[in-house]
Amino acid sequence: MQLIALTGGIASGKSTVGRRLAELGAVRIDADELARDAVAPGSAGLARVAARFGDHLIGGDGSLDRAALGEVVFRDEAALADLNAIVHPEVRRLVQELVAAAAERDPHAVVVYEIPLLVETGAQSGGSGFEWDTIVVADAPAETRVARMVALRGMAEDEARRRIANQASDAERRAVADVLIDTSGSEAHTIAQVDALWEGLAAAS
Ligand SMILES: CC(C)(COP(=O)(O)OP(=O)(O)OC[C@H]1O[C@@H](n2cnc3c(N)ncnc32)[C@H](O)[C@@H]1O)[C@@H](O)C(=O)NCCC(=O)NCCS
Ligand SMILES: Nc1ncnc2c1ncn2[C@@H]1O[C@H](COP(=O)(O)OP(=O)(O)OP(=O)(O)O)[C@@H](O)[C@H]1O
Repeated sequence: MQLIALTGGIASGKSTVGRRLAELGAVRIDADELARDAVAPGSAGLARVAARFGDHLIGGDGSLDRAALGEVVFRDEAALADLNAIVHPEVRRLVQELVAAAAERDPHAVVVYEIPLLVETGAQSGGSGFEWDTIVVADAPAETRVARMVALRGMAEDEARRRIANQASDAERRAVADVLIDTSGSEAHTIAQVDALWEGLAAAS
């Protein structure tokens, strides 16, 4: 098995890179998706979020109002730390299960773990219990990412900037990169770099 970490700042294009790698044959695991599973309706995680942040964040259908919680935590460091302490252990447990299952299904699998907070959680250097064969960083300037969040996701500009402020810097991510994908241009330019990366990975296995 080859274990690839894929990281990048918010709206850098990680998912675009991850989805292309999956099309080419990788097993893709998405930390954002696992973080949503950790607070699914009826879960112990969601009960802990409600106990810490209030029942008003749970809708009539039992699901979490993610936008409202985001508004709270990205402007309050202590609140974000509390949320991370609820969600991250469950994400770690789930990813360990999924990686083990992928390795069992196919010992030659290329597993890509898409993890926005690789640097922030110290996971770049084995803090997660994983040894990465390759760390891939999707890299686009913060201003480009703010513009994408506003234009493509309808996010308010100040909310977009708060999210970026709660993440590692571009320089910190670049410092851990084995492979840098420039995601500031066209999507076709991003995809072409991913295809070249995949050829290199296939040659290495
Ligand atoms: C605050 C929440 C509810 C907002 O939900 P929302 O649907 O608006 O955003 P989503 O989860 O899709 O995340 C989008 C992006 O925000 C950034 N982000 C999310 N959580 C964090 C965080 N704790 N710290 C810094 N950036 C974060 C990442 O770039 C992520 O890709 C949600 O992000 C959350 O539960 N975060 C805590 C868990 C976490 O750390 N998730 C990230 C991967 S483990
Ligand atoms: N060159 C490019 N590479 C990747 N995505 C691009 C590019 N140009 C524009 N985009 C757009 O930017 C957005 C990036 O979103 P994507 O979900 O891939 O990023 P992400 O890093 O996974 O975001 P998040 O951190 O919020 O999960 C998409 O809407 C994508 O279509």
